[in-house]
Amino acid sequence: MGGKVKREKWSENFSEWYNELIETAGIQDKRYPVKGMNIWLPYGLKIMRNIERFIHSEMERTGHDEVLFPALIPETEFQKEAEHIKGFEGEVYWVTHAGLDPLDVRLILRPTSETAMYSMFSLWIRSHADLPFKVYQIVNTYRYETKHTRPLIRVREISRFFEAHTAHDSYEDAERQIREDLEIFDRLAKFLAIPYIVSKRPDWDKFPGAYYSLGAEVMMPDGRTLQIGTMHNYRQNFAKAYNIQYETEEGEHEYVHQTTFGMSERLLAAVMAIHGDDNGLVLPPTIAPIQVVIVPIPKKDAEVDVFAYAREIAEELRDAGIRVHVDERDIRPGRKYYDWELKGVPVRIEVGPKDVEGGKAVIARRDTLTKEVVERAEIVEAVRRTFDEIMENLYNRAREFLESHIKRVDTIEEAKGVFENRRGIVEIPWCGEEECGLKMEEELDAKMLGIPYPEETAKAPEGKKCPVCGREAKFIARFARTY
Ligand SMILES: Nc1ncnc2c1ncn2[C@@H]1O[C@H](COS(=O)(=O)NC(=O)[C@@H](N)CS)[C@@H](O)[C@H]1O
Ligand SMILES: [Zn+2]
Repeated sequence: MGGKVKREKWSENFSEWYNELIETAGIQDKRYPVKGMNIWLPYGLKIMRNIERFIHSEMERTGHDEVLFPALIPETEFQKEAEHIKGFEGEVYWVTHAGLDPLDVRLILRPTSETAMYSMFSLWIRSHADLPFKVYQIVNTYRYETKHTRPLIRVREISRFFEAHTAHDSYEDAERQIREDLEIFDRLAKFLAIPYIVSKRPDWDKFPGAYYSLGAEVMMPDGRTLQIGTMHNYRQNFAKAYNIQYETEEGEHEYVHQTTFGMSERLLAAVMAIHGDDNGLVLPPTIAPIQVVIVPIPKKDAEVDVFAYAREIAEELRDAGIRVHVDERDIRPGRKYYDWELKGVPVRIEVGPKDVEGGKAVIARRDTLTKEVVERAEIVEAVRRTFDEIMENLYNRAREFLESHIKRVDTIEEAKGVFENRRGIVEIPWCGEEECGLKMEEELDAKMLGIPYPEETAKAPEGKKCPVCGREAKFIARFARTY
């Protein structure tokens, strides 16, 4: 990387730090000749695959079947749900020709797959015995984002778009699914050592076609929030538009209730941003392509063979299921440290002649940059313990940052003060009326994330007043500058 960006200075340099790291850590190459579409490089893709592997295992665990739909959707299908169209008409890419011939029915590249899937749901779902119906896919989707694009965060080809689509026999069972999605998301967040908050979006900002939307937000180093997951309850909106009915046990016909759950490569952006430091990536051991890198430190005219010693340790770690690499390049150890710290390898083991003689090894942690000497004989347990310590430290450090960036206020002035000096999330009383919510967005030049979820936690304390209209505040509303 260029000049080292000190962690504490991230708020001014975060964007520059992030854009440089995408390239220097080997995550993506941004030089592809289509704006907002980047190339996954081997190291970045390995990390993303490790994240996806966890998502696939969660889908397995919760009875979702993986499907794979075409990327092209006929305009006739896209047109069926009015609100959904309205929400996406400015964002879809059109395919209008094939070869030299104009298409009689224009096609869109999927921005998300409701309008691709739901005519098939209508054919597949016939009886209550088919419910709950739960499918998902991880595919590329396309959105003509007009705001500032940014690698992994706001792209026009969302190349690792996770979308789960479910159908249920009742609103209550759809609500159960939303709770299951939140549990899945919580296990994934723990796997990534990332704390988050869930807010119920205001009606003016819910997903097009949804009855309500939940957003999971993380706090980025510059005090802006990033939405890394969404869950939507569609009730019967799409079922009526796509005629998705099932025969009840009493022989009646009912429209299904539906939900969706979406995430993307933003998950990797959050890991990079939240855990990274001025030396580069800091990867949680759960998703690091290389969990341990061993650096042999040979000394001139030393009898012992540090390379053989290093390889033995590597073998033992590999046999214990740990992803390990021995760096035998003929360059200075310091250069090796720099390279692997930049790539966020969580644990480095250094072995010199003295360690061979004494049956020791030095374990260096990437998150705290501290070292400890351990017995060669206990290397597997020592590495596993270090992984646990790193996961706990990364999570606690990030939770402390998130919590210190959530401020409860009573007035617009106080809220403005928060955004002026270090941003973050503001929680402010709200009467629940749209015009007051929109007024506060305008006054604060910030987005309303919504109200805390579940709703029991969203109630305003007794006697609080809406700072816009002065009426009794029903809720606490959250505002933030967002990505
Ligand atoms: N332009 C984008 N670049 C990267 N990730 C994005 C982009 N747009 C949305 N996402 C991610 O994709 C997730 C799902 O997108 S969404 O619009 O909120 N929801 C849907 O599309 C629903 N059909 C659920 S799959 C979001 O939570 C966000 O994390
Ligand atoms: Zn009000």
